[in-house]
Amino acid sequence: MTELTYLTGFGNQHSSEAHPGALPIGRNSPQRAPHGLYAELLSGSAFTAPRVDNQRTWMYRRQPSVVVGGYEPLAHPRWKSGAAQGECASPDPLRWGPTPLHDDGDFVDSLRSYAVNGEPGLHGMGALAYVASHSMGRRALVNADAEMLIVPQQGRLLITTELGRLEVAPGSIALLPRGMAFKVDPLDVPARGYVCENYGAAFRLPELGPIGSNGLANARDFEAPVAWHEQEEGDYQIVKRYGGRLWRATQAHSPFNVVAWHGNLVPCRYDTSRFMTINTVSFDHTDPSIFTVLTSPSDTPGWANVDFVIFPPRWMVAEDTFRPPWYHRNVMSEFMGLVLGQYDAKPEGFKPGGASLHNSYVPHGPDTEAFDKASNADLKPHKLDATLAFMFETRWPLKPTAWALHEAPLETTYARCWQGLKDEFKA
Ligand SMILES: O=C(O)Cc1cc(O)ccc1O
Ligand SMILES: [Fe+2]
Repeated sequence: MTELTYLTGFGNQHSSEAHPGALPIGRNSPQRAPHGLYAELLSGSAFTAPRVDNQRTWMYRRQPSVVVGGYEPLAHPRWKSGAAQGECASPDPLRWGPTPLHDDGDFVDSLRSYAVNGEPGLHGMGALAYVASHSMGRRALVNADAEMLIVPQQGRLLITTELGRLEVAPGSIALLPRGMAFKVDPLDVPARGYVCENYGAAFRLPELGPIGSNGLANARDFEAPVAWHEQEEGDYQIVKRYGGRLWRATQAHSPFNVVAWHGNLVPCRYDTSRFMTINTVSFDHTDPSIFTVLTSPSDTPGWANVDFVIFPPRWMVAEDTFRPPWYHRNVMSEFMGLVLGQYDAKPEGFKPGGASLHNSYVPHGPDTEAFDKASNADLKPHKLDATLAFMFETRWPLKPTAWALHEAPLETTYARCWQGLKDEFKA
């Protein structure tokens, strides 16, 4: 495959054409679009949303998306959406070992939900895993319920979207707008990773407040694709997530038939090694919100529908400080995954490809071994290297799914990792 090219900047008004002159200039909907193309608008926000939140893209395509057959239900045993499809959550902390690398089909077939809240299309999120062993071939996914954030853990992905193609390797993430067709093909087999389905407001960069005008994830490091259209003819299966269920229809052409486009509703990728990590240079441990890459706000200021937070390689320099996370109980719910290496609160127990769920008000923190080590460590500057953990943090409790509780590699003895913490009080 030839090297792909990208357009840079988060939220920019981009434009791209795969064929010279395919993009109308000076108007969006000329009487006849250039080269016999059809103009089609995809809006990600209400027309009247404030400018800062307004997202839409104009596509100039060989056939519009209305040319599709009727939809029929498609069964999917393990992809769940919204609180109604979750199970009763016990107040125990939960942790899963790495998702087994069995052949579970292509990206869509292999999706399995760990935990869900809210309601698809309205608010809330789902945390999922995939193990993609096959390409999707002539099959595309349209998630009308959610924006999808893909976090590869092993294996590079080629993501084909209506606006073009993205190559995404572990350490990078991809963001796919709600309602836009795409397919995810493994470039290394099997490819494993995590997905956040965001049913709420689209992910955006967090405000920087006193940090100033630079830092954390910088807008210029987000990369959008350039226009690309599939040349081969023939049927395509469109798989649609709609109303918390899957549907399937066949059409006689590829949905990846957009020859030119312009707009700010775009898929993108981001390399987390570009994240400018901030933390203390004196003492104590900043709240993990300092590691927020992207946030989906809810209607209550500061209470995220979902935050995407990373724990990347960084220097630990705090003086007279217990450096790993403190023990805590939060109203917010924390779903975590590990892409690479070790996580400082659970250096041995939390494995790459595994996951944990510390739900609303569920106490957690460093395991006994991490506590003992950090309490006695020589506090010289220390680099946490070759590591990447992440968190999907959401304001509503998450409900684990039947798969997560009964089929997935759920650890039955997770809570024992804290049992060695003895009462050391000396009067
Ligand atoms: O629980 C976790 O491991 C994530 C986390 C990290 C941290 O440094 C502070 C709070 C928090 O929830
Ligand atoms: Fe936590």
